[in-house]
Amino acid sequence: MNVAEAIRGRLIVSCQAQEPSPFLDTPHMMAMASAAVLGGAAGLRGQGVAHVRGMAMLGVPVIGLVKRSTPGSPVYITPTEADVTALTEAGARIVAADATGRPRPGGEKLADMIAATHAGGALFMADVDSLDAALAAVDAGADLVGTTLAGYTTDTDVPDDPDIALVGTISRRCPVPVIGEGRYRTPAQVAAAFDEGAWAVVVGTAISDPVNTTRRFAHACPHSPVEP
Ligand SMILES: CC(=O)N[C@H](C=O)[C@@H](O)[C@H](O)[C@H](O)COP(=O)(O)O
Repeated sequence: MNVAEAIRGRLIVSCQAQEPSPFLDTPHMMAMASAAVLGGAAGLRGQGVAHVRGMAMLGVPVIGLVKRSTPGSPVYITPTEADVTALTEAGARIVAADATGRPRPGGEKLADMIAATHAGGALFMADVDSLDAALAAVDAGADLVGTTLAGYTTDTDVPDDPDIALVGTISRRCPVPVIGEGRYRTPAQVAAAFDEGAWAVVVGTAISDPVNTTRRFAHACPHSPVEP
């Protein structure tokens, strides 16, 4: 079965951690990813070459990315072709990268990122914020489009809810699988994305970030301290 078919109609769990999470190291993140697979995830999304290499041993396709800030560019999800190559060498079956149309570091072109992904034997997932970005990414050769960056590229506050309407808009206009991603917190939201035409849905924080999950419950308690 090809990799896109393997995730069709299924859940993908993004397993990422930020400081000060105790899950930052690869063994802990692999344990988190193993739990996701046991729970029914058909794919994983992992950040960083070491985590991707570990997750690639868990028997389901891994969407790999590298998060890195780069001088002079707002792009931080897999900014360069060198990142792409490192991810495919680590076993990523799909490489995810910013495809919002914002300037990439060193003026690298999206089409070259996609070519490097294909040269490494992987599919390219365009992380977009809009229909226009999705259409441009498909023109450039993207194999899948994700709504990953919707709500994160303007000066306005990040919304609470996922952009399920954008999944529908892109699905109706783009001939490639559309992945719902970003701020999915409930099974009902996941089901709604499939109703809008999603090929698969990625859930991260709500499943794989116990610090955030604990914080949500703690905030419901009357004596919780205010966040610093
Ligand atoms: C915007 C951005 O940098 N998104 C990143 C992309 O890999 C991750 O930080 C998210 O956790 C991931 O997209 C899953 O989304 P959520 O954790 O909301 O389910």
